[in-house]
Amino acid sequence: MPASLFDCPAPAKLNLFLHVTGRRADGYHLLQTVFQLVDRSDALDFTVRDDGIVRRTNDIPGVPADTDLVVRAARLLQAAAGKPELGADIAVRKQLPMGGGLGGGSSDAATTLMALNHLWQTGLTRAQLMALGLQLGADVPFFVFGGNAFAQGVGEDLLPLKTADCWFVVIEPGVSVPTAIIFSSQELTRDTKLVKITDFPEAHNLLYGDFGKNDLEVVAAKQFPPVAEAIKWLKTFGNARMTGSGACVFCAFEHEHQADEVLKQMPSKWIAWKAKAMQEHPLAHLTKS
Ligand SMILES: C[C@](O)(CO)[C@H](O)COP(=O)(O)OP(=O)(O)OC[C@H]1O[C@@H](n2ccc(N)nc2=O)[C@H](O)[C@@H]1O
Ligand SMILES: Nc1ncnc2c1ncn2[C@@H]1O[C@H](COP(=O)(O)OP(=O)(O)OP(=O)(O)O)[C@@H](O)[C@H]1O
Repeated sequence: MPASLFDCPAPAKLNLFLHVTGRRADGYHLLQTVFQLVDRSDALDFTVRDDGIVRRTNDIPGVPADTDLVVRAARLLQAAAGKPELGADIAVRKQLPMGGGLGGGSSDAATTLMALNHLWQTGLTRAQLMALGLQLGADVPFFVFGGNAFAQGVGEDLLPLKTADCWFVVIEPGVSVPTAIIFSSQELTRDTKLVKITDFPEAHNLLYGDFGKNDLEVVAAKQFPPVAEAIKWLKTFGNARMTGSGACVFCAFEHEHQADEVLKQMPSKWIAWKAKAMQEHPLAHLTKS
């Protein structure tokens, strides 16, 4: 059995649009969204143990190890495989902000499921890992899915989608937005008209045209003024939007030099960076379909 995997990426996602189309009896919201992978990531190291202990080896301020989605993902896989003797030491190097709408915690969990399924040789299929992931969060199945997607349901019903190659500028407005607060807002509209995947055949239009919107944006922008300010600033350069439930906002550009130009003008109060669109999750090859 291979003993370790180092520097496993857990990439960020952007929601190119995000429509809230209804609400389930359990309070979860029905969505339609396009998930786009980008090449900015957390990084995780895994070393197998044979004593059943799952341990996070580093401190993450604000996230106790036992509640970390990474540790919970490993324990879920251990139980699903019926192999209590399998364990792991896991190091998590965060680069993605928490409560940023970039899916950082969800991506860490998905990377853990894929890496440990490989290292432990537990042999779960992609569909089985996605089902486990859904127990951890609505965004986890997408990261296990392995490529860009049109998502429906609460985000678990996924269709592959080829998106356009481009560069994104992403602004971190400096606030952490709790997803549950945005979804529970009285001001959230929950009746956006359903779209079909054939309504946006030109991936290009999703980036530079005016197709779709993020229904969570007005709510987050109102409750978190720095989000509104970042959107307003970035809109002067193109079709800027918020991702997920915020706080991060992004804008797409065809060429890297355009992204560099925007970053040069960025007010110093914000952390901002560029990232390239990716078509495939870098660990997709670890899992059998
Ligand atoms: C906003 C998105 O990031 C879009 O990709 C996701 O829908 C959120 O996914 P996530 O962060 O994995 O969220 P979860 O940890 O599953 O849910 C956090 C909380 O958000 C609310 N929630 C989340 C997803 C959803 N479809 N409807 C909801 O109402 C629920 O109150 C839930 O308790
Ligand atoms: N490994 C982890 N990394 C980050 N956050 C984690 C992790 N494990 C648990 N969490 C918890 O999850 C919360 C949300 O973090 P995350 O980075 O996933 O937010 P997000 O980018 O807004 O997610 P989404 O786009 O899915 O709404 C954090 O505030 C933290 O309490």
